[in-house]
Amino acid sequence: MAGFSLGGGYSRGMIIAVDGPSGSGKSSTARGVADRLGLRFLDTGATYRAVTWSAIEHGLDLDDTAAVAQRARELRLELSTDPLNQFVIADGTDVTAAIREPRISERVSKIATNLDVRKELIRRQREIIDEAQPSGGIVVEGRDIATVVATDAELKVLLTADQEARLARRGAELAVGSVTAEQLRDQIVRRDADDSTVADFQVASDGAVTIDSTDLSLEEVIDVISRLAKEASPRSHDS
Ligand SMILES: Nc1ncnc2c1ncn2[C@@H]1O[C@H](COP(=O)(O)OP(=O)(O)OP(=O)(O)O)[C@@H](O)[C@H]1O
Ligand SMILES: Nc1ccn([C@H]2C[C@H](O)[C@@H](COP(=O)(O)O)O2)c(=O)n1
Repeated sequence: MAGFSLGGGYSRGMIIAVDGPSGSGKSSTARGVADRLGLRFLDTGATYRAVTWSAIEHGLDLDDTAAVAQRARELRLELSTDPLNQFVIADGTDVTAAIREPRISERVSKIATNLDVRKELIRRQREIIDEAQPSGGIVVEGRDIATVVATDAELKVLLTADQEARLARRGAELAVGSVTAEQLRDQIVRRDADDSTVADFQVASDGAVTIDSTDLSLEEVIDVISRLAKEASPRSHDS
Protein backbone atom coordinates (compact mmCIF):
# COMPACT_ATOMS: atom_id res chain seq x y z
CA MET A 1 0.00 0.00 0.00
CA ALA A 2 1.33 3.44 -0.87
CA GLY A 3 1.90 6.03 1.83
CA PHE A 4 -0.41 8.97 2.49
CA SER A 5 1.19 12.40 2.19
CA LEU A 6 0.84 14.56 5.29
CA GLY A 7 2.71 17.50 3.74
CA GLY A 8 6.33 18.47 4.45
CA GLY A 9 7.50 15.30 2.68
CA TYR A 10 6.27 13.00 5.47
CA SER A 11 3.92 10.20 4.58
CA ARG A 12 2.13 7.62 6.68
CA GLY A 13 0.56 4.25 5.96
CA MET A 14 -3.09 3.49 5.55
CA ILE A 15 -5.48 3.17 8.50
CA ILE A 16 -8.51 0.91 8.12
CA ALA A 17 -11.08 1.18 10.93
CA VAL A 18 -13.46 -1.74 11.57
CA ASP A 19 -16.18 -1.18 14.18
CA GLY A 20 -19.31 -3.11 15.05
CA PRO A 21 -21.19 -5.14 17.64
CA SER A 22 -19.96 -8.25 19.39
CA GLY A 23 -19.66 -11.35 17.22
CA SER A 24 -20.06 -9.49 13.92
CA GLY A 25 -16.64 -10.83 12.89
CA LYS A 26 -14.47 -7.74 13.44
CA SER A 27 -11.35 -9.52 14.78
CA SER A 28 -11.29 -12.37 12.28
CA THR A 29 -12.05 -10.07 9.36
CA ALA A 30 -9.62 -7.30 10.36
CA ARG A 31 -6.85 -9.85 10.96
CA GLY A 32 -7.55 -11.45 7.55
CA VAL A 33 -7.50 -8.08 5.76
CA ALA A 34 -4.21 -7.12 7.45
CA ASP A 35 -2.64 -10.43 6.45
CA ARG A 36 -3.92 -10.13 2.87
CA LEU A 37 -2.67 -6.53 2.43
CA GLY A 38 0.58 -6.84 4.42
CA LEU A 39 -0.57 -4.40 7.14
CA ARG A 40 -0.36 -4.49 10.94
CA PHE A 41 -3.44 -5.39 13.01
CA LEU A 42 -4.70 -3.94 16.30
CA ASP A 43 -7.44 -5.59 18.38
CA THR A 44 -8.39 -2.71 20.71
CA GLY A 45 -10.80 -4.91 22.69
CA ALA A 46 -7.73 -6.79 23.93
CA THR A 47 -6.58 -3.63 25.76
CA TYR A 48 -9.88 -3.45 27.72
CA ARG A 49 -9.68 -7.18 28.39
CA ALA A 50 -6.08 -6.89 29.67
CA VAL A 51 -7.05 -4.14 32.13
CA THR A 52 -9.98 -6.29 33.31
CA TRP A 53 -7.61 -9.23 33.86
CA SER A 54 -5.16 -7.04 35.76
CA ALA A 55 -7.81 -5.39 37.96
CA ILE A 56 -9.11 -8.84 38.95
CA GLU A 57 -5.55 -10.10 39.60
CA HIS A 58 -5.03 -7.14 41.94
CA GLY A 59 -8.30 -7.90 43.73
CA LEU A 60 -9.78 -4.50 42.85
CA ASP A 61 -13.46 -3.70 43.19
CA LEU A 62 -14.39 -3.13 39.53
CA ASP A 63 -16.91 -0.49 40.65
CA ASP A 64 -14.05 1.55 42.14
CA THR A 65 -13.54 3.58 38.98
CA ALA A 66 -10.57 5.59 40.32
CA ALA A 67 -8.63 2.49 41.43
CA VAL A 68 -9.31 0.70 38.14
CA ALA A 69 -8.26 3.77 36.12
CA GLN A 70 -5.05 3.98 38.16
CA ARG A 71 -4.40 0.29 37.37
CA ALA A 72 -4.93 1.03 33.66
CA ARG A 73 -2.33 3.81 33.82
CA GLU A 74 0.18 1.63 35.69
CA LEU A 75 -0.23 -1.55 33.65
CA ARG A 76 2.72 -2.51 31.45
CA LEU A 77 1.05 -3.70 28.28
CA GLU A 78 2.60 -5.25 25.19
CA LEU A 79 0.34 -6.04 22.24
CA SER A 80 1.47 -7.80 19.09
CA THR A 81 0.35 -6.15 15.85
CA ASP A 82 1.45 -9.11 13.71
CA PRO A 83 -1.81 -10.52 12.27
CA LEU A 84 -0.31 -14.02 12.19
CA ASN A 85 1.18 -13.97 15.68
CA GLN A 86 -1.14 -12.28 18.16
CA PHE A 87 -0.17 -12.06 21.81
CA VAL A 88 -0.87 -9.84 24.81
CA ILE A 89 1.60 -9.45 27.68
CA ALA A 90 0.37 -7.70 30.85
CA ASP A 91 2.92 -6.83 33.54
CA GLY A 92 5.18 -9.55 32.14
CA THR A 93 2.51 -12.29 32.05
CA ASP A 94 1.30 -13.75 28.76
CA VAL A 95 -2.48 -13.24 29.04
CA THR A 96 -3.34 -14.01 25.38
CA ALA A 97 -5.64 -16.90 26.34
CA ALA A 98 -6.69 -15.70 29.80
CA ILE A 99 -8.30 -12.50 28.49
CA ARG A 100 -10.72 -14.59 26.36
CA GLU A 101 -12.08 -16.53 29.35
CA PRO A 102 -15.81 -16.08 30.18
CA ARG A 103 -14.93 -14.48 33.56
CA ILE A 104 -13.28 -11.63 31.60
CA SER A 105 -16.01 -11.38 28.92
CA GLU A 106 -18.63 -11.12 31.68
CA ARG A 107 -16.84 -8.20 33.40
CA VAL A 108 -15.08 -6.31 30.61
CA SER A 109 -17.95 -3.87 29.94
CA LYS A 110 -17.55 -2.52 33.46
CA ILE A 111 -13.98 -1.55 32.56
CA ALA A 112 -14.86 -0.34 29.03
CA THR A 113 -17.51 2.03 30.44
CA ASN A 114 -15.01 3.60 32.87
CA LEU A 115 -14.28 6.89 31.09
CA ASP A 116 -10.84 7.37 32.69
CA VAL A 117 -9.82 3.89 31.57
CA ARG A 118 -11.02 4.73 28.05
CA LYS A 119 -8.95 7.93 28.03
CA GLU A 120 -5.79 6.00 28.95
CA LEU A 121 -6.39 3.11 26.55
CA ILE A 122 -7.29 5.36 23.62
CA ARG A 123 -3.99 7.18 24.22
CA ARG A 124 -2.12 3.86 24.09
CA GLN A 125 -4.06 2.64 21.03
CA ARG A 126 -3.10 5.81 19.15
CA GLU A 127 0.55 5.25 20.08
CA ILE A 128 0.42 1.72 18.65
CA ILE A 129 -1.24 3.04 15.47
CA ASP A 130 1.52 5.66 15.08
CA GLU A 131 4.24 3.05 15.63
CA ALA A 132 2.74 0.88 12.87
CA GLN A 133 2.90 3.60 10.22
CA PRO A 134 6.43 2.83 8.92
CA SER A 135 5.18 -0.75 8.23
CA GLY A 136 2.69 0.52 5.65
CA GLY A 137 -0.36 0.94 7.83
CA ILE A 138 -2.72 -0.88 10.13
CA VAL A 139 -6.19 -2.39 10.38
CA VAL A 140 -7.73 -1.44 13.73
CA GLU A 141 -10.88 -3.04 15.10
CA GLY A 142 -13.12 -2.10 18.00
CA ARG A 143 -16.19 -0.04 18.79
CA ASP A 144 -15.03 3.60 18.48
CA ILE A 145 -12.18 3.48 15.97
CA ALA A 146 -13.82 5.52 13.19
CA THR A 147 -15.55 7.90 15.61
CA VAL A 148 -12.83 8.53 18.25
CA VAL A 149 -9.53 6.64 18.02
CA ALA A 150 -8.64 7.19 14.36
CA THR A 151 -11.10 9.65 12.85
CA ASP A 152 -8.61 10.20 9.99
CA ALA A 153 -8.79 6.55 8.83
CA GLU A 154 -8.82 6.25 5.04
CA LEU A 155 -11.39 3.45 5.17
CA LYS A 156 -14.09 3.15 7.83
CA VAL A 157 -16.19 0.00 8.01
CA LEU A 158 -19.17 -0.73 10.23
CA LEU A 159 -19.39 -4.53 10.26
CA THR A 160 -22.81 -5.85 11.28
CA ALA A 161 -24.68 -9.17 11.34
CA ASP A 162 -28.10 -10.20 12.62
CA GLN A 163 -28.20 -10.92 16.34
CA GLU A 164 -29.09 -14.58 15.71
CA ALA A 165 -26.10 -15.00 13.38
CA ARG A 166 -23.81 -13.41 15.95
CA LEU A 167 -25.11 -15.67 18.71
CA ALA A 168 -24.67 -18.74 16.50
CA ARG A 169 -21.11 -17.76 15.54
CA ARG A 170 -19.99 -17.16 19.10
CA GLY A 171 -21.74 -20.38 20.22
CA ALA A 172 -19.93 -22.40 17.55
CA GLU A 173 -16.61 -20.89 18.57
CA LEU A 174 -16.88 -21.75 22.27
CA ALA A 175 -16.30 -25.33 23.45
CA VAL A 176 -19.53 -27.34 23.56
CA GLY A 177 -21.08 -27.07 27.03
CA SER A 178 -18.62 -24.39 28.21
CA VAL A 179 -21.35 -21.72 28.36
CA THR A 180 -25.12 -21.86 28.76
CA ALA A 181 -27.49 -20.17 26.28
CA GLU A 182 -28.03 -17.51 28.94
CA GLN A 183 -24.27 -16.85 29.29
CA LEU A 184 -23.98 -16.66 25.51
CA ARG A 185 -26.75 -14.03 25.34
CA ASP A 186 -25.00 -12.13 28.12
CA GLN A 187 -21.72 -12.10 26.16
CA ILE A 188 -23.42 -10.71 23.07
CA VAL A 189 -26.70 -8.91 23.82
CA ARG A 190 -26.17 -7.51 27.34
CA ARG A 191 -22.54 -6.58 26.59
CA ASP A 192 -23.54 -4.63 23.44
CA ALA A 193 -26.24 -2.79 25.41
CA ASP A 194 -23.71 -1.77 28.10
CA ASP A 195 -20.90 -0.97 25.66
CA SER A 196 -23.13 1.19 23.47
CA THR A 197 -23.59 3.62 26.36
CA VAL A 198 -20.01 4.86 25.74
CA ALA A 199 -19.32 4.07 22.07
CA ASP A 200 -21.56 4.51 19.05
CA PHE A 201 -21.17 1.32 17.00
CA GLN A 202 -24.79 0.59 16.08
CA VAL A 203 -25.08 3.12 13.24
CA ALA A 204 -22.49 4.07 10.63
CA SER A 205 -20.62 7.30 11.25
CA ASP A 206 -20.08 9.84 8.47
CA GLY A 207 -18.03 8.32 5.68
CA ALA A 208 -18.30 4.75 6.99
CA VAL A 209 -19.33 1.84 4.77
CA THR A 210 -21.76 -0.63 6.36
CA ILE A 211 -21.17 -4.29 5.55
CA ASP A 212 -23.83 -6.73 6.71
CA SER A 213 -22.01 -10.06 7.05
CA THR A 214 -25.08 -12.15 7.99
CA ASP A 215 -25.08 -14.03 4.69
CA LEU A 216 -21.41 -13.63 3.81
CA SER A 217 -18.58 -16.02 4.61
CA LEU A 218 -15.49 -14.73 6.40
CA GLU A 219 -13.51 -14.92 3.13
CA GLU A 220 -16.19 -12.91 1.31
CA VAL A 221 -16.06 -10.13 3.93
CA ILE A 222 -12.25 -10.06 3.74
CA ASP A 223 -12.53 -9.80 -0.09
CA VAL A 224 -14.96 -6.86 0.10
CA ILE A 225 -12.87 -4.86 2.61
CA SER A 226 -9.60 -5.59 0.78
CA ARG A 227 -11.14 -4.32 -2.46
CA LEU A 228 -12.43 -1.15 -0.75
CA ALA A 229 -8.97 -0.62 0.79
CA LYS A 230 -7.27 -0.86 -2.60
CA GLU A 231 -9.76 1.65 -4.02
CA ALA A 232 -9.04 4.02 -1.12
CA SER A 233 -5.26 3.69 -1.58
CA PRO A 234 -3.40 6.33 -3.67
CA ARG A 235 -1.68 3.48 -5.55
CA SER A 236 -5.04 2.66 -7.18
CA HIS A 237 -4.81 6.06 -8.93
CA ASP A 238 -1.24 5.45 -10.18
CA SER A 239 -0.32 4.85 -13.85
N1 LIG B 1 -18.67 -13.79 7.93
C1 LIG B 1 -18.60 -14.77 8.82
N2 LIG B 1 -19.32 -15.88 8.65
C2 LIG B 1 -19.31 -16.86 9.56
N3 LIG B 1 -18.58 -16.84 10.70
C3 LIG B 1 -17.84 -15.76 10.92
C4 LIG B 1 -17.82 -14.66 10.01
N4 LIG B 1 -17.00 -13.71 10.51
C5 LIG B 1 -16.54 -14.19 11.70
N5 LIG B 1 -17.02 -15.42 11.93
C6 LIG B 1 -16.80 -16.25 13.11
O1 LIG B 1 -17.60 -15.67 14.16
C7 LIG B 1 -16.91 -15.75 15.40
C8 LIG B 1 -16.83 -14.35 16.01
O2 LIG B 1 -15.96 -13.58 15.21
P1 LIG B 1 -15.00 -12.48 15.82
O3 LIG B 1 -14.40 -12.94 17.11
O4 LIG B 1 -14.07 -12.07 14.74
O5 LIG B 1 -16.07 -11.35 16.13
P2 LIG B 1 -15.89 -9.95 16.85
O6 LIG B 1 -16.81 -9.02 16.18
O7 LIG B 1 -14.45 -9.58 16.89
O8 LIG B 1 -16.42 -10.28 18.32
P3 LIG B 1 -16.11 -9.56 19.71
O9 LIG B 1 -16.31 -8.11 19.52
O10 LIG B 1 -17.10 -10.14 20.64
O11 LIG B 1 -14.69 -9.89 20.09
C9 LIG B 1 -15.57 -16.40 15.11
O12 LIG B 1 -15.66 -17.77 15.42
C10 LIG B 1 -15.36 -16.20 13.63
O13 LIG B 1 -14.59 -17.21 13.03
N1 LIG C 1 -12.57 0.14 20.86
C1 LIG C 1 -13.20 -0.64 21.78
C2 LIG C 1 -12.96 -2.00 21.84
C3 LIG C 1 -13.62 -2.75 22.78
N2 LIG C 1 -14.45 -2.16 23.63
C4 LIG C 1 -15.10 -2.94 24.68
C5 LIG C 1 -16.31 -3.67 24.24
C6 LIG C 1 -16.17 -5.06 24.79
O1 LIG C 1 -17.08 -5.31 25.83
C7 LIG C 1 -14.76 -5.14 25.35
C8 LIG C 1 -13.94 -6.25 24.72
O2 LIG C 1 -14.02 -6.13 23.32
P1 LIG C 1 -13.98 -7.42 22.36
O3 LIG C 1 -12.68 -8.09 22.61
O4 LIG C 1 -15.12 -8.31 22.75
O5 LIG C 1 -14.11 -6.86 20.98
O6 LIG C 1 -14.16 -3.89 25.16
C9 LIG C 1 -14.67 -0.81 23.56
O7 LIG C 1 -15.47 -0.27 24.36
N3 LIG C 1 -14.04 -0.07 22.64
